[in-house]
Amino acid sequence: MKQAAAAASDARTLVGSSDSYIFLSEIGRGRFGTIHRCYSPTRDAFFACKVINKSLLSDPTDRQCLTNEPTIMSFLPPHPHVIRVHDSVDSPESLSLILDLCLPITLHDLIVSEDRLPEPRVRRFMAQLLSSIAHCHAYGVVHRDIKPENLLLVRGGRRVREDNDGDRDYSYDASKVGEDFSAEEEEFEDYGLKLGDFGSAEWLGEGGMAEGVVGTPHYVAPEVLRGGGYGEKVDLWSAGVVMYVMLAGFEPFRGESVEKVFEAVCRGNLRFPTRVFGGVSAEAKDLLRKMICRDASRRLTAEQALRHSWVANGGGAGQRVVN
Ligand SMILES: Nc1ncnc2c1ncn2[C@@H]1O[C@H](COP(=O)(O)OP(=O)(O)OP(=O)(O)O)[C@@H](O)[C@H]1O
Repeated sequence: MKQAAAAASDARTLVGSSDSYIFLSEIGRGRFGTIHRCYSPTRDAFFACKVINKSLLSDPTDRQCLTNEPTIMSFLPPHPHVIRVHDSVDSPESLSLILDLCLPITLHDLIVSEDRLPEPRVRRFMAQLLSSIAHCHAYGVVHRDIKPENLLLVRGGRRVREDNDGDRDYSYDASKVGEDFSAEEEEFEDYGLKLGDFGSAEWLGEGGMAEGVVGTPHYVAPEVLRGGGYGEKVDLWSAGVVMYVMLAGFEPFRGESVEKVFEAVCRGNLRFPTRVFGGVSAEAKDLLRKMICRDASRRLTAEQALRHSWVANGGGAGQRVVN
């Protein structure tokens, strides 16, 4: 690791509040800035540095997103499936955030490349997503923009060898997602995911309500579109839509224009075409109905969804994997 960083020693260095970081290659671009891979010599570790160019933030909503993201992310205690802000540097021109380094692909890229995902894999991703949402809600934070583009992928969790009797017997440790592997461990065969982009998030506290039409058309909950106050359950609706998209390869509520999509969302008429859902279990469809439920008071909470039999009997963190 150190040689790679030394080779780039003439590269730009960012001095943060707790460390300094050497900029390496660019790994992505958003509307307001760039993401670089960077290296901390003191910690001998790689991070992602998101540099937001303040001159590109023309309207008040964009400026609000800029302040929201670091404030809310720094407030949340670390969680294995939530992108963590390790450091930040604010200047009149830009805001730089030092984040967990993920792979430069999102769940959206994975769904596009694989068309749709097999049910056991969807179950594993949903266990991770629901546990990240439960964590945010436990601290009074509603994300408001859960969608595959905001779910970054990391190398799989690791499988820790549990016995030495020659059997391949492992336990899946979700807390180790994205870390390096030691000789006693083997890489889990799938990706892990991390929830990012807290630009639309809001701190509600206990039982508080949010307002305003925030989110992404295909994923937004009907109560957001109806106007008035809404609570943290909007994230469960969006997570249900993410689950549907992983299984089907398309969104449950569609239309030729944004207005038509909104109308379909408000009708909330959930269908399971046999062509794609014929092979999907009744339990998975039951969970989808309980998450993509128009009546927010009857919709499951993140904790209840984690305890649903489809998630709890096989896909959750701490799951035992036996080959
Ligand atoms: N922590 C990270 N680790 C690795 N790659 C990342 C990380 N954050 C972002 N990226 C990559 O950079 C791309 C751009 O991310 P960024 O958050 O700036 O923009 P965006 O959310 O895609 O767009 P916008 O900010 O315009 O809504 C992502 O699609 C991803 O490929």
